[in-house]
Amino acid sequence: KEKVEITKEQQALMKVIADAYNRHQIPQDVAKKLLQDQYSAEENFLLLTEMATSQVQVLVEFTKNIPGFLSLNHEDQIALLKGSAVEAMFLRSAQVFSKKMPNGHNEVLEDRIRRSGISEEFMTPMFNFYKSIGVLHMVQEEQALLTAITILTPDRPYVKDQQAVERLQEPMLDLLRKLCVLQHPQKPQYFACLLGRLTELRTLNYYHAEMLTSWRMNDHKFTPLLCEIWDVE
Ligand SMILES: O=C(NC1CCCCC1)[C@H]([C@@H]1CCCCO1)n1c(-c2ccc(Cl)cc2)nc2cc(F)c(Cl)cc21
Repeated sequence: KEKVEITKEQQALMKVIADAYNRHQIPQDVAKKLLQDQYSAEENFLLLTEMATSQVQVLVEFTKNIPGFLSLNHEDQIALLKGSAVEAMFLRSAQVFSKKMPNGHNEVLEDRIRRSGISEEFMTPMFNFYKSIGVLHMVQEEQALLTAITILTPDRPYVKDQQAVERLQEPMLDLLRKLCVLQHPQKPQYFACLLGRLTELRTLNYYHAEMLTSWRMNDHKFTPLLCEIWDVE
């Protein structure tokens, strides 16, 4: 039985990533707001665009704390952020969705989201992903590392120096693998399962622009930042 242990520098890396991730806690109040009131499709869309805009901003702050990120080629930094922002947003939404709430609240939240204005055809892939994240019961450190690994995906469009990105992603993958073995000793496939979720996340990438433009309302307005990050308008 291989003895897995976290090295000193891996402990330091974990602390940096976990602290940065905790600082980047997106306002949990999106769930609270949705539980408080039923909103119109227009109000829900506005809530989404506001939340997503602020999430991009905090994601940039989180990314700047990833060791080595700021030493990457500047165009590649932008390409990585642009390439991962939507996935990070769905990953964050899944984590918020999976939070255990007082009984009945999770069902109400799901119902509010189902009736928020999203077209029917996107419900299944989106909620399948949310539920597949939920059943993993990820700890904060795993969520933080998975977000960093998503950002440091070498084969994003327009990334020039892919090797440099791989060199940053590898230590994160190695650390996550060890963490999974230590946190979930009874689930040897847990690490592979986590990485499988990243593949599922990419499929949501393809849907997201249409999810937004098909929101049940007229005249979809986006913030300039979202126009940059999402393939809309
Ligand atoms: O605001 C959202 N997510 C933010 C984004 C930044 C990070 C924090 C969470 C949206 C909501 C959906 C209802 C209408 C208002 O927007 N949302 C989405 C979602 C995101 C993209 C698309 Cl295109 C469709 C739905 N899934 C969610 C799951 C959840 F549990 C909760 Cl609380 C909200 C969620």
